[in-house]
Amino acid sequence: MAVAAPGQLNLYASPALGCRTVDCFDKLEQIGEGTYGLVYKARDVLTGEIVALKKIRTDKEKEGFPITAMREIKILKKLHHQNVIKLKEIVTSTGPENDEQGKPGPTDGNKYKGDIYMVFEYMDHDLSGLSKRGVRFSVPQIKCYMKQLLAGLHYCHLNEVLHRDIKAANLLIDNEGNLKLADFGLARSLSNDHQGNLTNEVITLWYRPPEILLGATKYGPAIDMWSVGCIFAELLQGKPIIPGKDRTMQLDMIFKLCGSPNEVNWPGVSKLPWYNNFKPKKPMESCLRETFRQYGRHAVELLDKMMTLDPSQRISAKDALNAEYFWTDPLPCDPKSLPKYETSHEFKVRQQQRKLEEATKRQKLQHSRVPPYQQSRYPPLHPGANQPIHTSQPPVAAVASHHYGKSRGPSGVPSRFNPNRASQGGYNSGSYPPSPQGRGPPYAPNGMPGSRGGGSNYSHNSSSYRPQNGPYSRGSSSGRDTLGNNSKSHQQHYYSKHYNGDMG
Ligand SMILES: Nc1ncnc2c1ncn2[C@@H]1O[C@H](COP(=O)(O)OP(=O)(O)OP(=O)(O)O)[C@@H](O)[C@H]1O
Repeated sequence: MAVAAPGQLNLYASPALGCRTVDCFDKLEQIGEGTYGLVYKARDVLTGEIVALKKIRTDKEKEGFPITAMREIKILKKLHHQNVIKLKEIVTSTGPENDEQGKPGPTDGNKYKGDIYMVFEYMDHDLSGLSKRGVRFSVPQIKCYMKQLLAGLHYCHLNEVLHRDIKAANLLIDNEGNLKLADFGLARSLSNDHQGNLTNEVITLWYRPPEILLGATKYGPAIDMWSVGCIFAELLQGKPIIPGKDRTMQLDMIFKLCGSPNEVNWPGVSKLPWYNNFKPKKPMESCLRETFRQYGRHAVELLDKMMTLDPSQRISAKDALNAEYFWTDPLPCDPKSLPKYETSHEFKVRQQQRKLEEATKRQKLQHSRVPPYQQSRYPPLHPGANQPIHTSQPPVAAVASHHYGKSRGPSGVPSRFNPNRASQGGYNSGSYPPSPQGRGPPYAPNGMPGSRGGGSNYSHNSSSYRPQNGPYSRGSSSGRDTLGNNSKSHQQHYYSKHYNGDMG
């Protein structure tokens, strides 16, 4: 039976969309637990190909197929890029499946509702899983991953798609060193919605930009770039940098790091719905440059541009790709030179951590009366953990030998990122498309806000970003904030993904 050609859904060829059943796959193990349900590693019984199966939960849906799943499928159908996860096909379950406990699956009266699965290319890790294993990356490796993340995101933005949930767990990595953007469940295509409000309930808390935290419902690609800044800083520091517990704490931490917003550094901020509730009592200066000084001038400059409070002044993905950081030594390494790690999905790492904690508790209980010198002989909890496998390279190499992505001209000057180059995206326009929302006047009432990026920012973003004077239509959502990746408050995320009101 034919399978989808690379980059294509098998919508028209046999098997057609939804034609094959999940029986065509052997489920090997669970690798993820998301809002929709579960993600499995599986093998195509016909081809032997390893894939990821993401089960779309329909049992909790009152109105049938979840709108967010529909949106994810629709968006992924139009995105074809080496740094965006490939949706290969959709399959259904043939009969009532047993649930995870082996009990018969959900039914709706006499009407059986089957499950629907999205079939993705399989990736060995997610970035969160790798970091939780304690993997640290060298500068060339960080540059390599960041370039891929920015290339994938630039492609999305060029196609008027906002991801709206960039976080470490949604960045998938394979053992060839490729990084792909995944989980488009919160993504939004702007082409059909030129002027409308967008939901404010987006982006996992730790990666959420200040404009969203302050209640903005008109926003653009800059929201994703804030999250990219958080990822960049996380890669440098080896841990999430703004791990707030709720909206108040998140904003507080942002202001302490990036300075407090005011009408001078962010024209219009005071008109955002929740500005008065959350504005700091006393002005704060940014200490971002100081905090990250050790990573070098170019890294700090780029990070500062990504983590600019005013979204209209925040750097775009395209301009970030042209930043000095990527074009000065040490250069990004070749993805293929990246070490291969033992499979690390956030879910699996958490599962292993839970097991270890339980074992430790059991051990403590069993040996609570053993003299202390005996207890100290217990082996370490993580023997050999966090080490890459099948590689002679250490996880943190000093300087990579490859000069990936650098095509030198006759003068030896590296060619900068060129969005027209097929290898960097396959799209055919170098200029950033105007956002459907961005055709009006700029946000700042007194004209264009000052640009730190030298005119390199999203013009359409600044245009589309308008102050919100409306009521707190959704109320303060601090109680629904997710606690980042670690403790998933699925309630809130589920709400976000399944919110089906006027704003999307
Ligand atoms: N194609 C894939 N290959 C390998 N692992 C994957 C793949 N897709 C998803 N996963 C794993 O499953 C996890 C959850 O997947 P995903 O984020 O797409 O689901 P979700 O229901 O939207 O989750 P969430 O509610 O956390 O946003 C990922 O963090 C990743 O570890």
